[in-house]
Amino acid sequence: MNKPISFKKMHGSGNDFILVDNRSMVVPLEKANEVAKILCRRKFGVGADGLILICESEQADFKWYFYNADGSEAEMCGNGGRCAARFAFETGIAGSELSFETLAGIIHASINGKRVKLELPTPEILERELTLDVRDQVITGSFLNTGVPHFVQIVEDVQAVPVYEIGRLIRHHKKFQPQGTNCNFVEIRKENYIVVRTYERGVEDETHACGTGAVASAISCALSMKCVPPITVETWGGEKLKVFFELTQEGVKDVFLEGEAIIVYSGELNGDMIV
Ligand SMILES: N[C@H](CCC[C@H](N)C(=O)O)C(=O)O
Repeated sequence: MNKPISFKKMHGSGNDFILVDNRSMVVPLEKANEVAKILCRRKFGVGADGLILICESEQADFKWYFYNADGSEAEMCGNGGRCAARFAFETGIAGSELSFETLAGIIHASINGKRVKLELPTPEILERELTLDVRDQVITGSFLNTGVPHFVQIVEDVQAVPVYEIGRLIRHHKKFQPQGTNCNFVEIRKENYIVVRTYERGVEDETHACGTGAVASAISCALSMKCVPPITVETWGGEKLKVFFELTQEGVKDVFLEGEAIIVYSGELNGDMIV
């Protein structure tokens, strides 16, 4: 019998994750993709949108490895990053002002109780007016990278969007291959308040929230001159995120995502589940 593995189940606005202090490599990195699929599977595993492994770092307080529920590794995750920061603080791995290594670069975060303010890498605005043929309709939106790729469409009524059906088609659209994209549908309520629904690559479904998607959506609304930062993002799970950034002639800078990162429970996993 393999020894049990301690983990914490956390969420950021309903985007939920399994976090493991992996500094002793209790989950071998070469097995992590498979372990993520097993642990994130609803009903059969713990169930989550992603797995986060916290490891030693030479350059920052810790290094993280982030895996989507389908086992794919992603460069960045805004909600997961907020959870990882709070996890590291609560387990004594880092102080309330911390940094961690990701495939998207070194990320800084500030902890204030349950709230975490996370600095995101400088976004890339890849296409501001992109038109896609999706089944029997023409969809226009913007395409950005906020650590991971995001397509953003501004709509009149976000409640009415068949997010799974349309999001899946856009995620797999030939325009975005081979890496694919996350897909966000945004309704602008006020110049500093939007509602966002996201179909997430690697979860292959709508999630209750997507941090990098909230940032991409907020920036897209500001680029369309319909919003001004800071922007409150109402997520599908009902919680609110705050997005801070500055639009300049050269692009976007000083990007932060703030919200609660909740520890739901600490658990112990049967080590035999990851053989
Ligand atoms: N599924 C995303 C990564 C997680 C993004 C999301 N959970 C967030 O909070 O930013 C991708 O593969 O691009």
